[in-house]
Amino acid sequence: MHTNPSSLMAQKKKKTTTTTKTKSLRERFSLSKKQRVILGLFLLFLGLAMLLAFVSFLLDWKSDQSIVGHIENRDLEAKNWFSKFGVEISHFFVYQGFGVASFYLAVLTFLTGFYLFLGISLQKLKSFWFWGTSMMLWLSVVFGFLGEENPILGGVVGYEMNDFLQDYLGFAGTLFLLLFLVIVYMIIRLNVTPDKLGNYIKRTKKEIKTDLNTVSTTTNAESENVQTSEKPTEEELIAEFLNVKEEEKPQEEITLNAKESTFSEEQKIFPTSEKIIIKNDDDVTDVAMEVETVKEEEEAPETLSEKLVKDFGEFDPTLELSNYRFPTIDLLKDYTEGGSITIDQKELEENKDNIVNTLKNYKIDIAQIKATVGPTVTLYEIVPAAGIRISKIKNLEDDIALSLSALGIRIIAPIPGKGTIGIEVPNKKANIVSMRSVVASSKFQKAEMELPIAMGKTISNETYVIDLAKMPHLLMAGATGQGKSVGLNAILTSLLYAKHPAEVKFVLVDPKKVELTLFNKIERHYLAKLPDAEEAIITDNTKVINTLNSLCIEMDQRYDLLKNAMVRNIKEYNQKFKARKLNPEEGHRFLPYIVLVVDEFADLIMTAGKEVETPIARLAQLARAIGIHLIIATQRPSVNVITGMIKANFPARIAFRVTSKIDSRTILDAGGAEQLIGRGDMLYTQGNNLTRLQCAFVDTPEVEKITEYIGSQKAYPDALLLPEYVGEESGTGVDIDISERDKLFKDAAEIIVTAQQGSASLLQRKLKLGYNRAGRIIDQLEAAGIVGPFEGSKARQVLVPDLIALEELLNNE
Ligand SMILES: Nc1ncnc2c1ncn2[C@@H]1O[C@H](COP(=O)(O)OP(=O)(O)OP(=O)(O)O)[C@@H](O)[C@H]1O
Repeated sequence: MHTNPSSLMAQKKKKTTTTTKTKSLRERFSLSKKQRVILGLFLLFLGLAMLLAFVSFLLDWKSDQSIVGHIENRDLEAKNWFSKFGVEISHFFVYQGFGVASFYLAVLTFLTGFYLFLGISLQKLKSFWFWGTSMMLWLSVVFGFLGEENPILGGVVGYEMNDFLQDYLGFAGTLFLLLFLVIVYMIIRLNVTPDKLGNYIKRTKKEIKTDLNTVSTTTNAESENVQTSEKPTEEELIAEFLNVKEEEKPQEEITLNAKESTFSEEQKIFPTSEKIIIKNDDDVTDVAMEVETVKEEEEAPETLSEKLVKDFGEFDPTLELSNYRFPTIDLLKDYTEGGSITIDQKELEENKDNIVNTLKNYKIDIAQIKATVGPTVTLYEIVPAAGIRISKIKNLEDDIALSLSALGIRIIAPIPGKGTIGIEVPNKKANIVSMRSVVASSKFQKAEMELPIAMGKTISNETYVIDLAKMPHLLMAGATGQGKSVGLNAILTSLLYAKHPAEVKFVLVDPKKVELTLFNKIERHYLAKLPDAEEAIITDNTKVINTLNSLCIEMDQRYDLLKNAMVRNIKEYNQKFKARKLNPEEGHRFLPYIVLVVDEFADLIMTAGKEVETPIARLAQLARAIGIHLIIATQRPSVNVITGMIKANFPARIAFRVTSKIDSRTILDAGGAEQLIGRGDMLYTQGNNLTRLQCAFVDTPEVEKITEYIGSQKAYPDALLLPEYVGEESGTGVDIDISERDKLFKDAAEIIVTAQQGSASLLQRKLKLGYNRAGRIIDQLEAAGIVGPFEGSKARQVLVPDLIALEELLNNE
């Protein structure tokens, strides 16, 4: 059955308002325990006095009749045991009231006093009073009917009512009515029904029969038989007795009738501890059902996290270094003398004329031309006359460059979303975009980004801010001397200006050893390292593998934390942690972003080979959600360095000037980077559009100043320690388990056997392995009996003559 929830609610509401009303009334008229006892005692004695006074009145009512109405006359003496009071009250109730039936009234008063005195629930009294007064009325009418000549039996009420009934119903009618009422009473109060009566008669018949049978049996068996016949009867009698007892027993339970359901005061206070028994009066079988009301669970007024936040405020990750001061803007140098970009009007005119004339030579008319002056490049937007094919202009790129006698001309045909053709011409005098100008720009200052980076300025001189957290990894390439290192410094500087040491950590890999050394000063503020590493900045390529694998462990741990916190990314996780919804005792901690910067990635691939590719690929694929971001820079953007796997996971790419169109394609999937002019001129893509930017310039002294400023402040006791990674060099000597063999073991064995030369460097070259791993494989080969023992400077002896023998050997293992 469906119930409308709103109506249910309304009912509930109504119910609660009425209960509160009655409750308040009850509270107002409720008695204290002492008052109850005193009142109870009073009623007890009153009831008893009434009872005795009534008895006495029945005996002497005639002689006391003269006293009635003369209560003020103290000389008159009453025979009643309770004197004038007894006479008056008896006269009122017995004579003028209900006759002999008034005894009920005395009993009810006595009972009420008794209940009050003992503190028993008054609930049951209601039905006593109801049935008692009904019975009293009926009895007085019966007595009025039977003893018309004796007025004391029925009282005035009984006499008058009998008179009234007889006038209208006659003698028989009154008799029938009185009989009917007595039957109704028996059905309701005593549960006497026709089938019960039938059963009783049957049972009695049976009993009589058995009695008769018993009499007719032999005298020898008499005593036994009597016992056996008596036994069931006895049981039946007990059952009957119990049955009757149950009916008569004043019920302590609350009877729930269909019409009303009321609770006593005590029950109101503890409604849930009470068992309510529903008793259906009409039911023959008299089955009682217990309904146990369940206490509604209390809602906690506030959650623990809310309480913690209320008491301690939100978790503040920056608290440990609460006095940390961000580097100031004046640490950066202002390169723009004169303030803004100087526009050389003459140069602009010249370039315009050159473009128009060159195109004219190829019979291309221009309808309109517009120039936008950027820091290093000026963009000339042309609208060609109708009917000119765009590809024609695109093919004239070199010719236009020649006539403008300038390097780095890039033609964008058409400019996406603009419907014009763009010709980018480098300015004769390039303006430096200072880091200061981009960091001070409101775009950067007001950027609501997780990891904002002020990359530089666009061709229309607007500051270009990107969010590393959204990229999520960045690939950077460019020929030597074109501005890569400056670009990396610009990225790191931006983050230093935007993020507190608690919020971001760097893992720096710098094989050139000189580019990022300055950041050593902020090791205990911003850097992360392996627990056993002496220096945070990794300059040894062989150690990179451990760091990368350690980052993979960190990544897996972070994913577990995110899973346990039921959030999808680091931002939500940290928000939840700050709101104190995650318990630090369960391993939860504030997670800073980790930015891994690898300078000279090509060098790393060359020396460490495939071993770094796997963790890099894992991190690139998975680390975005847990706040580990990769920035990889390389000089040589060849396909074996920037593999398909890496490209697929690095949608954000920056290309500085490269030497060939092929390199440009490798990085950007498009040409254009070969036409850049260098010195921080770059192309940026995050998927589709290419944006030409002038990278912000930050010089080494500036970085030094910033790192010194930060480094001189109070720091954490140590750099952020990454999880420990047990590297492969922990392998031991000759006794190596087969299951612990390197994945490339079989490939290595084949190479060694084919070449018949047992050297680790051969494996390094052929399998692109690091020295350690190759050495370990050689150890494993020795353990397998494929190569001989170490022989100093000489290569090891190969013990297996050919591939077939190798196959056999490996199969027999
Ligand atoms: N954004 C820029 N604005 C102005 N000049 C720049 C900018 N970037 C680089 N330069 C100039 O180019 C020079 C070389 O830059 P950088 O050292 O960054 O090159 P690189 O690509 O890192 O070279 P390498 O790969 O050999 O280290 C700088 O010393 C500086 O003079």
